[in-house]
Amino acid sequence: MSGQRVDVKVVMLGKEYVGKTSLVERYVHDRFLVGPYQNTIGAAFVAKVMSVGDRTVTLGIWDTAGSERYEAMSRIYYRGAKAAIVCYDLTDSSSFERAKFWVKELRSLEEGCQIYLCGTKSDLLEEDRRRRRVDFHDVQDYADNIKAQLFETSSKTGQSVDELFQKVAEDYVSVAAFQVMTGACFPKPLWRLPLGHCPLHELPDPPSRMVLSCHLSLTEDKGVDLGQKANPYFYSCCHH
Ligand SMILES: Nc1nc2c(ncn2[C@@H]2O[C@H](COP(=O)(O)OP(=O)(O)OP(=O)(O)O)[C@@H](O)[C@H]2O)c(=O)[nH]1
Repeated sequence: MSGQRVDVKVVMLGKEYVGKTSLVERYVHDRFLVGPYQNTIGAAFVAKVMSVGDRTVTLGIWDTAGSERYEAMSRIYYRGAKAAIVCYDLTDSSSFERAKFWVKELRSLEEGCQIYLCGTKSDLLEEDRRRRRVDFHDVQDYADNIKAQLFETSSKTGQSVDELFQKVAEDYVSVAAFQVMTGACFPKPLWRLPLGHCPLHELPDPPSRMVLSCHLSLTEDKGVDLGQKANPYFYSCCHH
């Protein structure tokens, strides 16, 4: 595998307003957008190229909409994902219940998907510890049970954001290397796409007329500008 390029499909899941888009923004563009909250519609896609040792890893990140209205759509986006970052807001206990819902789904439907639990907005706890609504040790016990990794992050300060995505990439590379060593089949990247190609058509049985808030001008090193979700433009699947 030395020097080989590796592609990993990563999906962001979690209740609305937990900070999924902000996490991706911080990781890909190293910024925190302030201003009125804009909920994600459908999903947004961004790619980021990084290194793990001598390997080049491209993370293809699907940022899904947290609103339950889009739950069925989110299922489409996690299909074939090798890693899921399941987010909850450290100051909102109901968001952790929602995270458990996604974990249950992934464990029954996407066995090959490694789960990362991510408690968001840790900066709010720095300001006032009493705002914590999800106990760290409870989540750690839960994470151990489901064999997930646990991170607490802040997109505002950047705390642990790079570490989270780096771990996703490193874990995937280790698993892939192990599979090569043992002769197991190397997972086929599901989303390796030419620029400007409709990602949904890479999936089996793509839904027709699916609205996709994906910018077709993505570049591999910069990804797309998720900040533009404030003023998104939408594409039907391959312009149907
Ligand atoms: N203080 C603080 N606020 C955050 C952080 N991350 C996100 N927020 C705020 O939380 C709100 C929701 O953030 P988003 O990133 O849009 O949440 P989302 O999970 O993508 O929401 P949906 O698109 O509806 O699923 C915004 O007002 C953000 O500014 C954080 O780390 N710290």
